[in-house]
Amino acid sequence: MYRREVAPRVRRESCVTLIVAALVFGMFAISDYHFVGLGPALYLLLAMRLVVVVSCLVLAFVIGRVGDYSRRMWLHALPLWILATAIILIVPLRPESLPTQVTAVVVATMAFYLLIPNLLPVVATASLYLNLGFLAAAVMAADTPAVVVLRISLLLIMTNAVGFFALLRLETLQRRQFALLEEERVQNRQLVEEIAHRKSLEAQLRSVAEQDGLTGLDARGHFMERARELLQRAQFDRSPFSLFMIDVDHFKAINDNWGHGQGDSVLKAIAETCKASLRPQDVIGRFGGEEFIVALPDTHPKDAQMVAERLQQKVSELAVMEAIPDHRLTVTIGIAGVLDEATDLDALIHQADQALYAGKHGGRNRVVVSQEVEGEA
Ligand SMILES: Nc1nc2c(ncn2[C@@H]2O[C@H](COP(=O)(O)OP(=O)(O)OP(=O)(O)O)[C@@H](O)[C@H]2O)c(=O)[nH]1
Repeated sequence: MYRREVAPRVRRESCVTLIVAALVFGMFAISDYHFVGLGPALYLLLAMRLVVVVSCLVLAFVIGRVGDYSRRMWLHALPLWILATAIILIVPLRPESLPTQVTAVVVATMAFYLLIPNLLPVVATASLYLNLGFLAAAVMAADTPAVVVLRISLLLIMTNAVGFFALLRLETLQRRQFALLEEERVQNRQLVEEIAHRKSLEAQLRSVAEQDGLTGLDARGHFMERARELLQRAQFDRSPFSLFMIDVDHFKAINDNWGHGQGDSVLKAIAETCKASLRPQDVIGRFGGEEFIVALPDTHPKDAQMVAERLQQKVSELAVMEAIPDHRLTVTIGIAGVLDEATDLDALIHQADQALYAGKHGGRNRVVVSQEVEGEA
């Protein structure tokens, strides 16, 4: 994962490093001129530098495009080996400049370690090749005394040790940092999932608390909250407000004769009828077993009576009747309306309940308007 994450950065950095290295290597042509003057040796050196610069620039371009270092490590190793070979070749071509060459090898070795990121094995092998090759060239082509070779070797060993451990430490730190970041990412992902899970649980709980499981209508508590708000707004606006209670007649008989499953279907069908025949702004709730309650804002009790009668008619025509033949499905509805600003929801429900009770006693299958509302009229 770490390799995948840093791959684009490695590609970019390797590309830039190579371009800079190629240009710096090319610039040393000035020093060639200073050491060897005009002549075949200079032309040879210039030709070699040109080949190296062009190859490095081409490789920088290729690495920048397709230099995925976890799959094409050799592509990153190749320019280092070309540069190393060129530096080694300068010794036989310019043997008198050995002290300058030593400095160049030390700088190149450090540059390999510090500027080529995340490729410790590649860099270490290329450095080893550069250093051993340089020492061999110093012995064979520059006639260097043994004690000087020993001193150069010690210097190069030290350079390699410093470069190697610096890069090792850098890589370890980067990997640790990446591991911590990854851990944090995983925790954040888990946290996001946990929050989403809790939110969905909360929504489920809210829906369970607010909705009646069988009919999908507002549960009693939620209905009371919404109806209370509507009533307060109506009283504030001095607009009419009605409420009716609907009770299924002889519902026990349906349960007893056709089973509770059938009873449930009847309740669901009545709830659907209510939803379909009332306005969106009306609030419908399931008040108890086979009892429904409806709050009708902006509705005078006389209009509520018409709405209730229409609803009563629709219930009697319900298709569910086919499943319960010989049973006449009817409802009794008690209506209450706002009388004054002091009327509260509980008082309204009590009035509607009394009207409903009167309807039941009067023979059921009827719509009864509360006496208080009738008296007021
Ligand atoms: N299937 C079903 N039955 C329910 C549910 N809640 C309440 N009941 C039943 O509804 C019946 C109501 O019976 P009663 O209160 O005697 O009323 P009724 O038979 O409708 O008679 P009246 O209201 O006087 O016309 C009871 O048998 C309850 O068990 C429910 O969710 N599903």
